Amino acid sequence: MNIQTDRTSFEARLRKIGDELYHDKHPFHILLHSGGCTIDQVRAWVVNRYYYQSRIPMKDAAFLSRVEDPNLRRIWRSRIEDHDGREEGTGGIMRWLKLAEGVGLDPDYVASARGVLPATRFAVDAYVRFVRDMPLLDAVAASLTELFAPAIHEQRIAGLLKHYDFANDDTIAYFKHRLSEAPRDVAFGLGWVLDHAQTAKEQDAAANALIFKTQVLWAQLDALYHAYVSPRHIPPGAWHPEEGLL
Ligand SMILES: O=C(O)c1cc(C(=O)O)c2c(n1)C(=O)C(=O)c1cc(C(=O)O)[nH]c1-2
Repeated sequence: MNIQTDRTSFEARLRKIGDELYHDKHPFHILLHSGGCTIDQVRAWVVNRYYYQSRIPMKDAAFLSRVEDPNLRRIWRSRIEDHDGREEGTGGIMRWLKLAEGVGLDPDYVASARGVLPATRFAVDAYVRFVRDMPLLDAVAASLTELFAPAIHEQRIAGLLKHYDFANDDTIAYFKHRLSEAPRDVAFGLGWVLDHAQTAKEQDAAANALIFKTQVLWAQLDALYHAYVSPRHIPPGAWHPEEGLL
């Protein structure tokens, strides 16, 4: 097999992982995007998903702290700026808190991360640790779930606007921004992984990292479904519908 064919088939292998395992197929997302969630279920999603958002720049900072190549650091650091903004009051985390406010949650409560489900915390923390501890190739490969994110963000924007009163330009701004941020990040990340996974062993490691990441995402939605949709077992200490409201 020549190198180009191998590169093409390796990319196809990564894309197939997304086709089969990405969380767009999770029943919670199907409920959310089709208008089937109650406002409390949307609030539970916003509270928990905030934890993921809040840890993304921390995992990118952990990644950067290990990179010796200034070019790679320069390119990667825009990810932190996307979430934290370049000045106060800007960036993805702030936009997520606008969504929180729009669904009737106190942004300070959401930002406190009190009430996050135990499984969400475990899954997200595992992602941060993975990126901190594993080889750089695995860490970059894990971010490639973003290959599949623009499609889910499109579905979400359309679904929220169609079905929920809280949805408007302000509350969905987070997802609108990701439509341009994620493709830029992932074009670089995919090229980097294709360039650096040269051996079969490295390709396996990258594919496994991507599978691990799909599991990080899936586990969060399983926990959400279990606690707030069915059988509605809210773990002790996790958010209750009357908590943290404006
Ligand atoms: O809404 C989603 O389904 C979704 C998924 C993902 C993903 O695939 O990891 C990310 C995001 N959103 C996102 O907004 C985001 O900033 C992000 C960063 C990363 C990453 O791994 O570096 N994934 C994701």
